[in-house]
Amino acid sequence: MYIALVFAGFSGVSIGLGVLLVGLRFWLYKYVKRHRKLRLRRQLFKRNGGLLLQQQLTSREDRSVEKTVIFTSKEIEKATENFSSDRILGQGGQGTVYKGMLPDGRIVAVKKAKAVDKDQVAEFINEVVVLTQINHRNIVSIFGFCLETEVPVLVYEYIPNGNVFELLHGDVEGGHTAANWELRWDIAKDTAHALGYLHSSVTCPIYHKDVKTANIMLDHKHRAKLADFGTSRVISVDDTHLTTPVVSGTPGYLDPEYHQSSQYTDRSDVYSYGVVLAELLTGEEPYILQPPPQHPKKLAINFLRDMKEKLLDIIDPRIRDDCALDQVKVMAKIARLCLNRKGEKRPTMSSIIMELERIGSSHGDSQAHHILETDDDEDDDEEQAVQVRESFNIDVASTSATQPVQGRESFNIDVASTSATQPMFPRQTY
Ligand SMILES: Nc1ncnc2c1ncn2[C@@H]1O[C@H](COP(=O)(O)OP(=O)(O)OP(=O)(O)O)[C@@H](O)[C@H]1O
Repeated sequence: MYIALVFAGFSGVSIGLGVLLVGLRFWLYKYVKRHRKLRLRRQLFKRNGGLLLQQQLTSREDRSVEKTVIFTSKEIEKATENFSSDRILGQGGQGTVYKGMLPDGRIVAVKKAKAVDKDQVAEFINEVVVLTQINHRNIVSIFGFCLETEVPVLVYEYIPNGNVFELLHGDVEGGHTAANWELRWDIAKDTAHALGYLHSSVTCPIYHKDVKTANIMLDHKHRAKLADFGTSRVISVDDTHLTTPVVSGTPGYLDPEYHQSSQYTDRSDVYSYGVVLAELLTGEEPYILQPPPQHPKKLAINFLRDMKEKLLDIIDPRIRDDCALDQVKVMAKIARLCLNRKGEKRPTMSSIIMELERIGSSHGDSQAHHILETDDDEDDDEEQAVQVRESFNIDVASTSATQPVQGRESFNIDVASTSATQPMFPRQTY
């Protein structure tokens, strides 16, 4: 009896110990697994530039930063159903954009980088830093980001009506009727407001550096919102330009003066804006490659050549019979001024806004500074003729390099060797 009791006690203790050991092992396994996961997430966060980004954001005093959410990978996966292919909105140079839904019901656009490439990470981080400083109705908002995933992920407000490039040149359902004159005029005004704000209303001016219709999105009310700030730059107030040894931008929209001097100014954005206006007026694509030996077709050049003599002929046939001619003329003239060969002769965004607003309202402000009245036609005619000739030369130079100028490619060099301003993220920091 005594022996049986001792044996039972002994086995009870052994079982208890066994259970304890199994429990301990299970707990240890869970602990190590969680620890490894955490370490991996921390490594990814670091590799994706998270520490730098945190440093940049916390050093800023403005309260907008507080609204920027750092999402966990779980939240992002849930929002996009594990980056389901059904949710793809589109693909760009930087990565794939998915439609997602946050736990609070907000619909978002989730941009996932293509690969873990230092330059792309730099572009992503740059976009976060720039966009968190901005709050404007005509600029796409950023809600947050996630850097603990394999590749960096950015979360933006969802813009439901596509971009202006698709509207003008794509096979959009009802695109012909949707792209009416009123909408084009509003797009021109909204984009001007966005650029005017970037150039002069924020603490330090920001040059967008990739103004094009593909980067102008349309919200639920068809109001335009400027997007894609991967290559944009914050300029210190005392600087007038940004020197980039390698020219970056999109063919057809690229300022020829910047192409030659490598100095990017606010007027380089103005030039690209001029191309957008020409595109809105003519419905033509800004840059079309032709079979050799022909030069690529550049809208800016053709527009400058034709707008004075035969404006009505070059207007997009889809709007020709249904547009406000006074507005068309104003837009065409502004476009022409923006496309001036010399940056210093191009108008500022604020003067363009004034002009567009003046024409847009029924009671024009007679005191406003009218850029159109100061337009010296004769001087310009000669200049534009030179511009057309020279642009062809530039064309040859840029296309002989076989590839049109690639913004993304040159980004790293751009960042590393920007001399006029401190780069936001010097390359060696990655
Ligand atoms: N906030 C958004 N809401 C809805 N759709 C979006 C949003 N941002 C981007 N998209 C869509 O996702 C697609 C890819 O956009 P993205 O900005 O990555 O590339 P892109 O501007 O077309 O090209 P690139 O970055 O090379 O200039 C585009 O078709 C765009 O219309």
